[in-house]
Amino acid sequence: MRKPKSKNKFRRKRGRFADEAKEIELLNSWIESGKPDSGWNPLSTDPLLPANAPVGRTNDGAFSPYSGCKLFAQMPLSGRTKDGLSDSEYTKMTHIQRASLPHSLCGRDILGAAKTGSGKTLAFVIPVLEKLYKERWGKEDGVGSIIITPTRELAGQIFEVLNAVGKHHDFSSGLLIGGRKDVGTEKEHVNDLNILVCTPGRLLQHMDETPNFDCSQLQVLVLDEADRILDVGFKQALNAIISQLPKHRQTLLFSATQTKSVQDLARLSLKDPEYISVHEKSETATPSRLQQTAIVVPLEQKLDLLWSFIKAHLKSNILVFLSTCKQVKFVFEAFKKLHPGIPLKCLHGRMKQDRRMAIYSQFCEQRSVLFSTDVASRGLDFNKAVDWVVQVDCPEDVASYIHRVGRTARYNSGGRSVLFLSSSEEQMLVKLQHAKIPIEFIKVNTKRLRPVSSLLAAKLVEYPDLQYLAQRAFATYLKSIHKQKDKEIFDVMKLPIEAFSASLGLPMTPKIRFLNQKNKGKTTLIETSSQHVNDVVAAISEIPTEMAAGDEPVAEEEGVENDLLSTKATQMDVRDHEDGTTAMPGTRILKNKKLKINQHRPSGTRKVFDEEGNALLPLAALADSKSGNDILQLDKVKERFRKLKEEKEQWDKEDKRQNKQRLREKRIKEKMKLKRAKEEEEEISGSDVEESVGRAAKRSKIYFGSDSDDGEKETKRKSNISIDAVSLAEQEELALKLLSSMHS
Ligand SMILES: Nc1ncnc2c1ncn2[C@@H]1O[C@H](COP(=O)(O)OP(=O)(O)OP(=O)(O)O)[C@@H](O)[C@H]1O
Repeated sequence: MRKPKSKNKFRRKRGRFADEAKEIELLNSWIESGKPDSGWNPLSTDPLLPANAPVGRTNDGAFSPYSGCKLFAQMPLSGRTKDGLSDSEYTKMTHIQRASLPHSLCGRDILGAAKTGSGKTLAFVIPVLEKLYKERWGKEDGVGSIIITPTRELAGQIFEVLNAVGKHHDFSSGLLIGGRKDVGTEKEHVNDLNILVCTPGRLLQHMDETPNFDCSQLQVLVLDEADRILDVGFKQALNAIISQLPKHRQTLLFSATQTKSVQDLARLSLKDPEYISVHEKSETATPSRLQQTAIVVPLEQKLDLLWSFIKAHLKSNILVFLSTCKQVKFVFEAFKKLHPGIPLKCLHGRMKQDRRMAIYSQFCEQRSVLFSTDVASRGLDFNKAVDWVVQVDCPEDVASYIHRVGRTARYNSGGRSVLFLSSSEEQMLVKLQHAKIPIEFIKVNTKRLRPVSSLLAAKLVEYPDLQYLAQRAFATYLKSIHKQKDKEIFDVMKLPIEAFSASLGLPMTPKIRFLNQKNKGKTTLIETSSQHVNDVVAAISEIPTEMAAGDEPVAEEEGVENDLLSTKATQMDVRDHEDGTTAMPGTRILKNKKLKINQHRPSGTRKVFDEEGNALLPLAALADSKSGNDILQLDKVKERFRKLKEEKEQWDKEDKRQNKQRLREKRIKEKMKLKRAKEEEEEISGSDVEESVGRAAKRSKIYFGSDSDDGEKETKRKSNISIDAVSLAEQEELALKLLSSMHS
């Protein structure tokens, strides 16, 4: 936004300052005099006004500066902002811009809600620029506004809009997002920035780590996709951020699915916010030019349908949503190997930031299929390039659906979307229809469906890495379903696990490990095999395994193929189950993995029968087999336990003794080592030329001309010898010589 320096800058600036002051005064009085009543919406007067009614005239003949105001040029905006808007070819305001600007320009807090693609970005960028301009903000004033968004790509997009519209202003702006390596440089400059566009994590990082990072003068705080930012995922970070911001500020909240939670608003300390929902009375919650369809398709046919869909729409730009990064990776890599005839791309949160940004830009430019997680579901404006939004995996809730489909049909353009629902997810359709989403239910033409599983299976054999990806995709999908809050729609127990696994091309249903919080708060590792559907279901739904076994008879799974060890375990479990006990698989042996012992595995599952065919209780059976009679020899058992205890105590003592000894030896060794090192050091320093020369000089002074270059001790020793060696007579003679030389 900062202009290049020029020679005449100072003169021009002085002139401009004078003009600016006048302009600001004018703008302030315009805004003050036209301050709309709280709750007033200029759109409400439109139907009552004749088409040629002059701007400012209300239906009752009174005057309101915003009535009938449809162009940016008619608004109390600075010349610089107006220039920026017209340079970017923004002339006519959208509904949310018309409704919110009269309130936001006079400093009110805003809760803005409008459909996706309806221009909410400008609705907050403009008041930010105007507020700082009217405050005559400069570099030395530091951070004047912070715009927070949930994703890095969205932050980048907002940053671009801000720079385009604000290009005639002199503010400095910065994009602070995670995944960038230049955090050090950022720290050096962050205090010089006036407007920060950031993700919560990076902002907090600066607040925590950057010396003198100062937001105490903050004028405007913006939360884009406010409901998401206020969601649990960002709760801690946002609370920490808010606690460091001054309370006296303007706060603007925007989203297509706005929060009205009093608690959320209290966290932000909003002051009598204006709730502006321009499409509240609209018949639909989604853009009117969006054609929405839903298809009910078995989970195991979703990839077939997706493949068929892509093959049938090779000339379209398609955005495909899947639940997890691993699914995105797998479908992208697998389909790429099948060469669909259209470029494929993928976007997910585990990718490097540069790559993410590059993919985002490429998708805007080039016809392709982009597989993505929800990282692309909010706010992104793919340059109106998306023809189709395909939701292979069901969105977690209605809001998520609205944001995903909102990537198409933006501003004035049209778009289409299709939602794949498995039969267990059909309830989502009802919820969508309740939320005023006009969605048409269509059926799959099975004749045109191109099965892809066998092709995938072949590729998985060819590429072992792909097989690994498929397994991860399988596991993460099940986990994602398990984690969903809406259990009415997302029920992992209803999933056709084996068929789903096969649909990814996997030769065998992968084993899944989930941590199962079992009784008494202890964590037990359960190795599960999805061939054994009950096991999987029990483990991931964190319900006691006994219940799962009870709900669906394990015997039903007998015909399912399994790997050798797991199959054996399963069969044994079935046998146990048949005898009426609730024994369940506790431990399975995995190849190349440590054997984990499940402490909760019931013992005594082996049955022993007496001669008459009656099953014996486990201990009785033990007594029976060991002693040949049916009386438990308690005394002997106790005696045995006592002996074992004594032995154990002995072992413990011995262990302790050995440990002490080991430690002592270790300490001695270390001492010796230190001593040796010290000695070596002394030897080394003794051989250092400069030092020894200095020392030798000193010594020669003390010890009468010792010329030894050796170490100090050695020198001392030699010098003492030389003293002893010189006789008294010789010393007297030497002294006399010295005296006579002094007198001569
Ligand atoms: N006044 C306007 N005139 C012309 N185009 C506009 C105007 N305002 C916004 N747009 C364009 O409309 C598109 C959607 O705008 P924007 O991204 O701000 O929508 P949004 O409401 O924030 O969407 P989302 O809810 O998905 O975040 C963008 O391409 C933008 O350039």
